Amino acid sequence: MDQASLKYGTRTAVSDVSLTIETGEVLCLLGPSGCGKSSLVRLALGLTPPSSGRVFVDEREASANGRIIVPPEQRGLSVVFQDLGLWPHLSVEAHLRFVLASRRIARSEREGAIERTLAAVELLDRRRCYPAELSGGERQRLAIARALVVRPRLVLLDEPLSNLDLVLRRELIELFRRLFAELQASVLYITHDIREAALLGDRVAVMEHGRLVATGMLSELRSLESPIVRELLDSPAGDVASTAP
Ligand SMILES: Nc1ncnc2c1ncn2[C@@H]1O[C@H](COP(=O)(O)OP(=O)(O)OP(=O)(O)O)[C@@H](O)[C@H]1O
Repeated sequence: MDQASLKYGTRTAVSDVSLTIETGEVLCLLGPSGCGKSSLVRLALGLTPPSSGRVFVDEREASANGRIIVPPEQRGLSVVFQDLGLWPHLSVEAHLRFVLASRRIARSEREGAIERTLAAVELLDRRRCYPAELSGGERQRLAIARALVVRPRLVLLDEPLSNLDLVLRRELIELFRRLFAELQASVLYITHDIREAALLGDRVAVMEHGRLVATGMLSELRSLESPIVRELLDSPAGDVASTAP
């Protein structure tokens, strides 16, 4: 993303952001509510074009200056939104089958991909269940399975744990750590929780009022004087952090 900005009318949600996610890295985007994190996700996905600036996918210009060049379905990206967006009328395995078919993955490869992905998120024995029959953690695992089954180049997770209780968050953070380590893909993980960023991110980018104010390893950010970075770093260390090895 190169000098990308996004305005809603006169309100600037993303302001002049330049950011690159390296292959295989987990980049955590951290910032307070309303700072523009979800808007940045919309830009990356191609749901909305930047008002100015450019967005690249695999070094190819994907949108620029108010124009979408590569539509969302051709970007090779997957997303998990906070509200998951599961389909109530589809079983667990049907969720995966549906996205594989819509991405035109060969029929011969589909069942193997479903099997492998459900095994990775420990949902094999729930494959015939519908979302209403799943626990909160299982629903979350289905959402991540649906995102991963198509082997995306980049997975975007927009505050995936923010509605969950502490025990479930701990469990899922462990699962995410394992999945991210096995993934060939890059990950953009959006959160307003520094503890999640510390546990999951190879690198952290901090956003405030639509701007990127710092990018680097968490240890590097600790030496910065930026008030918002200080505020995030000084937020009370919660129990989630105690799951760190
Ligand atoms: N469709 C919209 N129309 C007008 N303003 C919007 C729209 N979507 C977001 N905004 C505004 O843009 C700014 C950034 O919003 P955004 O949702 O990207 O922030 P966020 O960091 O993801 O917030 P949160 O953590 O609360 O989800 C906010 O001031 C918000 O009110």
